[in-house]
Amino acid sequence: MSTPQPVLELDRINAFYGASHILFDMSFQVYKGRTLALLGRNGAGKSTTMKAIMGVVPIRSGEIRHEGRRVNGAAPHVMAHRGIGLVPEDRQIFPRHTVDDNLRIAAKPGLSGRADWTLDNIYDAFPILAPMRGRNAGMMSGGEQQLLSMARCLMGNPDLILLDEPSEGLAPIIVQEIGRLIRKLRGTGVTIVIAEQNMHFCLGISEDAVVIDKGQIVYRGTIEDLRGNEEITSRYLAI
Ligand SMILES: Nc1ncnc2c1ncn2[C@@H]1O[C@H](COP(=O)(O)OP(=O)(O)OP(=O)(O)O)[C@@H](O)[C@H]1O
Repeated sequence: MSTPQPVLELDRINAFYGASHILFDMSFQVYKGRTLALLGRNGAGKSTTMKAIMGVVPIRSGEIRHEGRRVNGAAPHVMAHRGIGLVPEDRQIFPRHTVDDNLRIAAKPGLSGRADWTLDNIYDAFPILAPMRGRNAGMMSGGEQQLLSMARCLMGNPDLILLDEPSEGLAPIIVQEIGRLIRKLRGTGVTIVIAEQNMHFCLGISEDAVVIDKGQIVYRGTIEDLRGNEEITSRYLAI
């Protein structure tokens, strides 16, 4: 078997909000075509890690490499042009624009000119959104907005997708739908990082797992091994 290629490497990164030290020497790798679950309780530093990767939060030391190139300090739009798509925790849809417009605004070919995602196949993949095309996004439920935020990310044809707490606070039926979509995406060969508090949501949709606590890594390995590691799950994941 060939050695998997790291698409993304975090190498001893440290990040701060003002004087508050939030991420401590964090290192992990994300491999091409695989899905990694970034797990941890409320406030553990998951969103900060996602924002650091995307260039929204600066890192003070350490290195982030994408496809082998150092990308420290690259602005979010540069990271987007490198084929990375973030679905932020707060979704950031445009509430006064229609679903259609929210999607059209985000349309761009991927890195290699790949344009697999179009409005038509987005609506095929997201059947819940299809009847809402003309609706203002601000008039949708939280779950529908989460789906729209994921769909909008895909319109940029990313190769690496960062999903920040996609299941948080949503009805079970939408959580199931999001799980189904992630499984479908995995089949297309994209690389995915999912920040989640809920390990159970990530079982069956990710291979790799990193657990963080107070901005430090406390576990790195497969999610199956994590599942059987009661010490880590009970101590850091409230399971
Ligand atoms: N803008 C900010 N300014 C100062 N501190 C912040 C800011 N955003 C987050 N923090 C702090 O950084 C730490 C990590 O927060 P982060 O949002 O990354 O955690 P998380 O694991 O994503 O948790 P959650 O599930 O609550 O989003 C927390 O202690 C939080 O209070």
